[in-house]
Amino acid sequence: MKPYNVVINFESGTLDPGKRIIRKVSDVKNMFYDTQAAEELIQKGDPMVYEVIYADVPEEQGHLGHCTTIIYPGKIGNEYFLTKGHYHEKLSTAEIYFCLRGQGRLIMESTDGDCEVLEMFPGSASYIPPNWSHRTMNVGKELLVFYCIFPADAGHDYATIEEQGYPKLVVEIDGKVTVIDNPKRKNK
Ligand SMILES: O=P(O)(O)OC[C@H]1O[C@](O)(CO)[C@@H](O)[C@@H]1O
Repeated sequence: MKPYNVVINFESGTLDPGKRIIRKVSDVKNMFYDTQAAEELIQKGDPMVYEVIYADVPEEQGHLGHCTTIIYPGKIGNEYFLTKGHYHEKLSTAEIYFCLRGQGRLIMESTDGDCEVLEMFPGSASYIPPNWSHRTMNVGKELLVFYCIFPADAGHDYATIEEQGYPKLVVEIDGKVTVIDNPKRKNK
């Protein structure tokens, strides 16, 4: 493999050349507290929630995977648009999120049950240690764009998050970004 460049547009979040995956409300509806409101939005056209654009890197040990993620502004009920959330299949692998545009929150939970929420803003570089799952929300009125770097063989464990959810939700109350306990959270 020869060295190569990809080009990232900080405003749009495009990464070129790259492979794009899109997530609509129907792809993440069960991640939201108010699944009925999610269903109604699906009936109204199933809008895009976020996109991920991956650079072409072999998913092999020693390589670094990298991508941009673009989360659209929006809410379902009073909960901000979010990503599915996952642990790395290879739990002993870390990740860095570098925010290029917008306002976000990064919720993480460790395999020990600790939960942290970090703010994301242009220039914030969030370090996600090994054994911490991660989900991101757009809490602003514009695109949230961030660049991610991770071991290319880390893998994605979505099932654990689909099963147990997160202990906290990030919602809008009286126009303010607010972190609340998740009433639906199953005790671990
Ligand atoms: O994979 P999810 O939970 O849908 O979240 C998307 C983001 O997370 C990543 O998997 C990296 O952690 C990227 O692919 C993307 O930034």
